[in-house]
Amino acid sequence: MIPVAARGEHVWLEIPSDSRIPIGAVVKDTHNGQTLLEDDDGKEHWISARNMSSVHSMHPSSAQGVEDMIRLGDLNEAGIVHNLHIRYKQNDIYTYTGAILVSVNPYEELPLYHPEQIKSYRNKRIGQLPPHIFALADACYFNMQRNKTDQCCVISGESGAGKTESTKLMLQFIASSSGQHSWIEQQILEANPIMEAFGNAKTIRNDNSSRFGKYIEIHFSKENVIEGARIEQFLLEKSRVCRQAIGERNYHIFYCMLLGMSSEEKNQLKLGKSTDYKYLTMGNCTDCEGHNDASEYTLVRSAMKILLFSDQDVMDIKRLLAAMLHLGNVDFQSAMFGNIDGCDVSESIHLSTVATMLEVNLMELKSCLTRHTIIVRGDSVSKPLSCSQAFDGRDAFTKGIYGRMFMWIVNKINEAIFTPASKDLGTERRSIGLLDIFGFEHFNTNSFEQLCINFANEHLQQFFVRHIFKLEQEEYNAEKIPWQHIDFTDNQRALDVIALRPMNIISLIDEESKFPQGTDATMLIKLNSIHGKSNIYIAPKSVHDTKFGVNHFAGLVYYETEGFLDKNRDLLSTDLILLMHSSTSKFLKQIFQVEKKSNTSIRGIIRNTGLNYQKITDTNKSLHTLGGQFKQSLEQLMKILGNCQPFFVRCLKPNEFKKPLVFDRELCIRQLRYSGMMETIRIRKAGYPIRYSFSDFFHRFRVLLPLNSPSRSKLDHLDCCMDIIRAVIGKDEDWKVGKTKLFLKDQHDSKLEVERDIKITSSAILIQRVLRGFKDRGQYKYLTEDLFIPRKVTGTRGHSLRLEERRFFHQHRRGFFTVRAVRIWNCLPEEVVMANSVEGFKRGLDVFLEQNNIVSYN
Ligand SMILES: Nc1ncnc2c1ncn2[C@@H]1O[C@H](COP(=O)(O)OP(=O)(O)OP(=O)(O)O)[C@@H](O)[C@H]1O
Repeated sequence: MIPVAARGEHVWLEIPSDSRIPIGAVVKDTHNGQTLLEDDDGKEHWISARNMSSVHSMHPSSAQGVEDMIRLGDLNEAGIVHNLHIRYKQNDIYTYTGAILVSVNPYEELPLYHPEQIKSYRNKRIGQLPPHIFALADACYFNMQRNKTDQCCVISGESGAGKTESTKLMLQFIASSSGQHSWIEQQILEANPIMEAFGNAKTIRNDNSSRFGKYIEIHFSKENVIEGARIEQFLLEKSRVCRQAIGERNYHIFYCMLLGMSSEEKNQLKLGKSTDYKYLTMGNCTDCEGHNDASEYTLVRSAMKILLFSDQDVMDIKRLLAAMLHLGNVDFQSAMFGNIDGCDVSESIHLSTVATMLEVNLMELKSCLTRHTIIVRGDSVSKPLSCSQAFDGRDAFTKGIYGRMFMWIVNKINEAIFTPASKDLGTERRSIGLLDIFGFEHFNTNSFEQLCINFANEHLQQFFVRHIFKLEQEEYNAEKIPWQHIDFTDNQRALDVIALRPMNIISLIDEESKFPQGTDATMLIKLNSIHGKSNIYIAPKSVHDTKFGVNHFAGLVYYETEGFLDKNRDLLSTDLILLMHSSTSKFLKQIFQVEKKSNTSIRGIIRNTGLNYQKITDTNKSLHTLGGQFKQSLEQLMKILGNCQPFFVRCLKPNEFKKPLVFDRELCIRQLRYSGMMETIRIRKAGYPIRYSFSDFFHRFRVLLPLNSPSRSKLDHLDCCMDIIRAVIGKDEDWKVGKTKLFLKDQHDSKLEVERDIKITSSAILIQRVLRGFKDRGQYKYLTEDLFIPRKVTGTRGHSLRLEERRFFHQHRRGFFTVRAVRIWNCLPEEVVMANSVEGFKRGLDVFLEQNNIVSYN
C-alpha cells in the first residue's frame, strides 16, 4: 500500500476481475483526501484514503515499459501484461523474453515491414534494434552460419493470434537473406498464395484462418544461399468443404474461382455464382471483408505458373473443384426397393455434371451414391442406402476428393521447390524450419479434430518445456553452476496418457477403429477401463454421458465421442474408390493412388480379379487411421525439431473483435498463463541460455582478446576466454564458468557479437585500405617511374615488393600488419580486394580465411 501518491506516479490498482491481477494506473489528481487514478484501460477510479490499501507502488521499469521482459522490476503477471499493454498502445507489438519473441496482433497494417526495415535488421544482434520478427529471423540465419546447426522457429498461439502472418514475415526476411533475388526464393514465396487459397478460410475468429498446420523447411548451401525448401502439411480440416458454421466460409479457392474465372470458363464447367451452391452457403456468408476474391484468383493462377503447374494441372484442379460444388447440390429422396427402404437421386443436372467432371460413368456414379456393397460369406451384395446414409456418403466423397487434392497440390509445390542434398554437400547442408501450427482449441463442443490439435500442442509444449526448463536446469547441475531450481508445469504426464505410454488414448481409439464391431460407445468403455483412475483422463459422469475429458496443460477439455471412430477411420466406401479408379481422368486416378504397397495391391486386384470387394475393403482398412498418421507425422516432426536449435514466437490475440488498439487483459492473461510465459520469464531472467565450450568461445571471439592480455602468449583457452569476457562484458556481470563451458545471458552474447563485428570491420577496413594503397601506389609508380614494382603483383615475392612493404612500414608504423596484408593480397582475388563495400570485402576475406583455416584477423 502507498499512503499518498503524487500526481503522475505509476501504481498498481487491485480491481475485481476473473484473473484477480492488479491493473497498472497513473495518478491523475488528489482532492480532499481522494486520489483519482486512470487505469491502463483508460477507466477512472476515485480512491478514498481508506481504500488506498488496494493501491501499490510500481517499479520504474514497469512504468515506462521494457523491450525485454527479463528486465522487468515487477516480475509477476501484472507486470508482464501491463508491459505488453502499454507497448501495444504505442504500436510496439513485439517484446522479447530473452530470445523468445512475444507478438501481439495489431489488427492493422503498421509501417514495420518495408524493405528498408529488412535491410536495417540484417546482420544485427538481438537487442541492437527494437524487438521485431525480423530480428528473430536474422538470429536464425546468423546462428545457422555461426554454429553450423539447423535452426527452427516454433510459432504458436490461438487462432487469429498472428502465426501465419509471422511465418510469412520470417519467410520474407529469410528468403532475401542471401541478398540475391533468385528464382527459387521467388518460388518459395509464391507457395503461400496457393496454400492459403486451398487451405485457408474465413472463420468466426479469423478471416484468413489456416485450417491445416505446416512446417516449412528452407535449405541452405555451404555458402548459406537458399537452394530449396520443403513444406509439410498436417491435418487439413476436411469437414469444412461440406459444412461451415454460421458466419464462416468454405475454403477461399471456391469463391475466388467463381469470381475470378471468365464466363467462358464458367460455362465450360457449368458454374454459376457462389450463392448457387449448398457447400458454399452453409455459413450464410459468401463474402469476406478485406478479401478480394477475384484478384486473389489472379494471384493464385500466377503463383501456380511460377510453381510449374501445367495448364492441364490447373484444368484438372478446376474440374475437381467444379465437381465438388455440383456434388454438394446432388439431392436424395426416399424410395422403396421391393420392401427395402432406400433412396434415389433427385432429378437435376448436377449429377450428370459431376459424372462429366470426374470422367466416370453416370449410372455407376449414381449407384455408388445410393447403394453400397457388402460382403456376405465371401459374396458381394449390393444394398440400398437410406437418405441420410447417402448424404453422409456424398459428403465423405467430397471430403475424400478435397483432402487428396490438397495433398497433391502440396506435393506439386514441393516438386518445384525441393532439391535433394547433393552427396558432396553431405552433412553441410543447413536448414531453417518454420512451424506454423494450429493453437490449442477449446470450443463448446470438441470432437476428434480438437483432440488431435490439442495433442499436437501438448507435444509442442513439451518441446518448449524440455528446451527451456528441463535441459537447461540439468545442464547447470552437470556443470556445477550454482542454481536455485525453478518450478515449472511439466506436461509430460498428459502427453504420456494421450499418446506415449502403452494403451494411450490415441492408440485405444485407433485399435477400436480397426475393430469391425467397434463403436464410439465401446471405445469409451475401453478408455474408461484403462484410464478411469488417472487424473489426466476424466471419465464421463454417467453411463449416458458420451463425453470424456482431458486435463491439458492449457486447461480441461471435454470431447464429444459421437463420430470419433468414423472420423479416425476416415474411410471412403470401397465402391467410390473403385469408381475413381475407373475414371478416364489421369489426375483423379493419381490423387486416389494410396500408399505404394496398398496402391499396387489395388491395381493388382482390379487387373487380376476384377472387382474384388473383399480385398479392396481389406486394403482400405489396412491403411493408417487419421489419428495414427497424424501421430506418426507429429513424432517425425518432433524428431526434426529436436535436432535444431529452437526459437519461439508466442503470438497473442489482444481481443476477440479483430480490432486494432483494443487490449482485453483477461484474454491476454489467459493466453500468457497457458503458454507458461510467467515461468519462462523467471527462468530466462535467472538462467544463462547461451553456452559455449571454452574452445568454441575462444575461436569465435579471439579477436577481442586484449593486446596486453598475459594469456595471449600461453594461448590457454580458458584463460583467454576469461580475459575476453572480463574485458568485453565486465567481471561484475552475471556470467558463469562451468566445468567445460561458459554460461552467458542473451544480452552478453549480443554484446560480444557486436564488439566482434566492430573489431573485424575496422580491421577489414584497414586491410583493404592498405591493400588498395599498395596496389595504387604500384600502379602509379609503374606508370610514372617504371621502377621495380612488379607488373603482376599476384604471387610475386620479389625484391621490389619487400621495398614497398618497408616503405609502408615507415608510413604507417604498422609493419606487422602490412606484411600480413601483403601476404593476404597475394592470395586474395582482385574482385575481393577492390570490393566496393566493406561488407563485400569482409565476405571475400571470410571465405579466404576459412579456406586457409585462419581463425582470426589478429
Ligand atoms: N503483424 C501483423 N500486422 C498486421 N496485421 C496482422 C499481423 N498479424 C496478424 N494480423 C492480422 O490478423 C489476422 C490473423 O492473423 P493470422 O492469420 O496470422 O492468425 P493465425 O494465428 O495464423 O490464425 P489461424 O490459426 O486461424 O490460422 C491476419 O489476417 C491479419 O489481418
